[in-house]
Amino acid sequence: MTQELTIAFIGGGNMATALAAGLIGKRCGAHDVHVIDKNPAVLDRWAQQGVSVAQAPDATLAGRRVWILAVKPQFLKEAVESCRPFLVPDTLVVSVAAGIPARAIGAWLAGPDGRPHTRLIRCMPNTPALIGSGASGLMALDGVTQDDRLVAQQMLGAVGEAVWVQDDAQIDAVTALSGSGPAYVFLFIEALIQGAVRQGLTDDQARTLALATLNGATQLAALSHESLAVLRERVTSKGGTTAAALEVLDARGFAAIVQQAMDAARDRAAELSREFS
Ligand SMILES: NC(=O)C1=CN([C@@H]2O[C@H](COP(=O)(O)OP(=O)(O)OC[C@H]3O[C@@H](n4cnc5c(N)ncnc54)[C@H](O)[C@@H]3O)[C@@H](O)[C@H]2O)C=CC1
Ligand SMILES: O=C(O)[C@@H]1CCC=N1
Repeated sequence: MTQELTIAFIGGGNMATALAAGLIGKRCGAHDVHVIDKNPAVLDRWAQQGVSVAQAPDATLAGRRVWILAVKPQFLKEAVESCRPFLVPDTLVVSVAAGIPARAIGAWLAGPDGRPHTRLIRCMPNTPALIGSGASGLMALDGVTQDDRLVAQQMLGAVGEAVWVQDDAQIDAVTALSGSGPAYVFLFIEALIQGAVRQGLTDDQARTLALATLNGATQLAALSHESLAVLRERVTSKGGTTAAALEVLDARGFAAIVQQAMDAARDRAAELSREFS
């Protein structure tokens, strides 16, 4: 465990909960975590885990090595400005907010001399971090040190895969892929279960088989040296059942629909940036 990793979450909702579940006990103790949230009910849940909590920023923030900004994009500016008085030059700020560019956040954290805070990483994690199976994209502003990168890599690596990218546009692409992606997958599983129930399986049977299929196919893809196309072809007998199913998906433009959905997510990230930064 990294002794010196002390963290403050600004916003203690779904994403902070998912990240903390993977971090506490692995990269830090509960006593190393401080959570600021406006909602007392949210704070009660955190306090039960032994972390320190507060409804507003205070001097505790100044002693935290890493701040994780985890409020909704529309509240980010207000939250960041309320924390700014407690920023010290060594603070590594990590934002997980969708859409809001790293430089905008750095500018909101500017000191009295007007210089932006550039020890800042923009990160796009996802909720499977809750069980250590997350996927995160990360990008760094130019003030981020090698040690900061290591700290971020260790934190996000503790909750799943962490991939460094170059710029905000790529973080928006990560948002459309893995940030929002779990929802696409859950929808797909829901559709599989509904389809199986329509054909006569019970809900329990369908759920067990659908989840095992997603899990098995994912594991096979991860462990196999074959391409996804080859693995798909191995399932698809000529003139068989899979070919019949894939013809329908193809005719309805399945791949194009998925890509249009991802474009909508990416475009919404750009809109969030225009609206809230
Ligand atoms: N939920 C997800 O799957 C993912 C979310 N994100 C990003 O994470 C951020 C948080 O999202 P969620 O955790 O889903 O939202 P959430 O609504 O569950 O949590 C946000 C928390 O922030 C608190 N809050 C609002 N204003 C505040 C302020 N000024 N100071 C302190 N706390 C304040 C709210 O009371 C709430 O508990 C968003 O920016 C989102 O784009 C990123 C990746 C995935
Ligand atoms: O839906 C959202 O805006 C957030 C960002 C990625 C996942 N949830």
